[in-house]
Amino acid sequence: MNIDRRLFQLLKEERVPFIVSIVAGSIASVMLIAQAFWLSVIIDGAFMQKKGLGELLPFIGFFSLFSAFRMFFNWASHGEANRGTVAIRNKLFTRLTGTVAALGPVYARSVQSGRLSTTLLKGVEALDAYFGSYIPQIFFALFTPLLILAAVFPGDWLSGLILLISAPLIPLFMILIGKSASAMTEKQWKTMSRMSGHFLDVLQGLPTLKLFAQSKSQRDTIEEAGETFRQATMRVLKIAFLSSLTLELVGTLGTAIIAVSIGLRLMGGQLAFQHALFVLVLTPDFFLPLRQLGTKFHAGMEGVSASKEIFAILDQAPAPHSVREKCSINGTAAGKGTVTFTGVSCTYPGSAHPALERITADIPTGKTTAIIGPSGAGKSTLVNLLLRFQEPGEGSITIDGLPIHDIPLASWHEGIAWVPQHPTLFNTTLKENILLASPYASREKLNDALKQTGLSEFIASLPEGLDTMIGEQGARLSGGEAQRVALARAFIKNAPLLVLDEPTSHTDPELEAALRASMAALMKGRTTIIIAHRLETIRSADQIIVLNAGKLVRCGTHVELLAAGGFYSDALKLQQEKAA
Ligand SMILES: Nc1ncnc2c1ncn2[C@@H]1O[C@H](COP(=O)(O)OP(=O)(O)OP(=O)(O)O)[C@@H](O)[C@H]1O
Repeated sequence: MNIDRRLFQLLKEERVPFIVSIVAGSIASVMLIAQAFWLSVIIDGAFMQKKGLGELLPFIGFFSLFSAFRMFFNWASHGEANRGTVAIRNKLFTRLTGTVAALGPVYARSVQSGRLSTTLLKGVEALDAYFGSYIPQIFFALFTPLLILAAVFPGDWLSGLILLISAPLIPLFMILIGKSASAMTEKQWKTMSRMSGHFLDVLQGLPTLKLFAQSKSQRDTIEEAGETFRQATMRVLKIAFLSSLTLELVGTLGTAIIAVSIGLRLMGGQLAFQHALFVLVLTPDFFLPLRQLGTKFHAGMEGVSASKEIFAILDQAPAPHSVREKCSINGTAAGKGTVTFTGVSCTYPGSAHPALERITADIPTGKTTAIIGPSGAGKSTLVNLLLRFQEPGEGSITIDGLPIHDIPLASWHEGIAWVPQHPTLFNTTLKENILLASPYASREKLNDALKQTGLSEFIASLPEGLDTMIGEQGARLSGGEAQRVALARAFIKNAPLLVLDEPTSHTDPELEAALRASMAALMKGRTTIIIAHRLETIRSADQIIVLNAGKLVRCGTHVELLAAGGFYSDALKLQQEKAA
């Protein structure tokens, strides 16, 4: 009955609150029978046996007591189910974000961010109804009717028989209707996550789309996606309403048949009034949990559909590396030894060609290595491998002979400061953005970083200084200011290995010179790997790695490469001509 194996595994991990919820709900069902019994006794006493209030008072007391107990156990049952659901939700969210983090930025960039965030947030939330309502209801839909049957049968076997015959009709209809509902809910979920992914893409690319006069066509595409989603939702709702109608019908018909049969037997004197009333009061409650199962089934279905995307992400989690204890204690860290690439190849998932092929090179300690090559040569891929955002398909990367993958990822990253071309900035204050890597850095360290990157004057000109909110992706900063923030982060981190992607986008010579001066100060005394674009940077590097179409073409100093001729000297000549 639609219990996904892996969802059930999650349930098992958090079983205690759910067991408590089911036990409390079952006690509430027993209280329901006691409540019905005392209600029938009170009404029978008052109207058939004409008892006075004094005589009825103890029965009213029992009735009130069981009503209060029932309310309490129902409340406890819901509370515990919610507690279990929140625990599962937190666990799943942590696992998902952990997996996405382990898969790294290369994975995050390869999927639609809107779709990913829908799965991370809405998908996990959609499981609430599955765990909090649907799963406990499966148990109540079995237990409560059986309990009522056991209470009804001894005094009125005919009503018991009618209930017994009509009850299986509800699950039967549910299974029949549920089969098509499950396919439709899945389609509805997929349409929604595709739509949110597309919507976010359009929002992020709005300036580009406007510039290319494509905003109208994108609006049409969104409208189309919205219409598909509306239709899918309407189909799911239609099925849900049809299912509710059928279940109501079976419940109402069952209750009506029992009422008629009881009425006839009451008139014939074959049934005591009190027992007849007891059965009549209980009959709607016999069908209620079954009908509720039908309703909750549809709410839970969305969670099951969402879980498929959730598990698809979790399944991609990279296998944990066997981390040798000695590595973390022998002090090996990024930048504190020579990094050696040996026969490293790397192919992106879904790509037919390797982005890097059999790369063998050394990155010496304390020196600057420039990586150059045309667009698509594999420069970023090489850096991604070093940053361990990606795994090499073949070959090995070692530091002083030790595979870097044997070093705990967090320790490896601790030794690296990374300044990408387009730094990620968060919608918080300038100060928090700069102190990202070292939130408790001293005031002197911060001031020094601001001075080294030329941010001091800029910050002094802001009314709120370091507490200025910079907007999403640093929307309130210029490209140059954003790069200075990224450099300031690296100054504060003070890591032994520096990885830089030289900015290409600045034509302002003054700004360029200032940024280069900051970079030079940052590179001093550190092992530096720089994806270099400017002649000056390339020329001053201790070693230059030339990549082309994923292959290492040459490796050496500027003078050596010039003397060797070929790609490097051709490219250099071209740049010099351009500059002239
Ligand atoms: N996530 C990805 N999925 C599939 N292929 C990719 C991915 N990222 C890069 N590639 C491919 O790998 C190859 C190397 O890309 P890479 O980004 O490393 O080049 P690059 O030298 O840094 O280029 P650029 O200077 O333009 O940034 C290219 O052919 C590119 O199309």
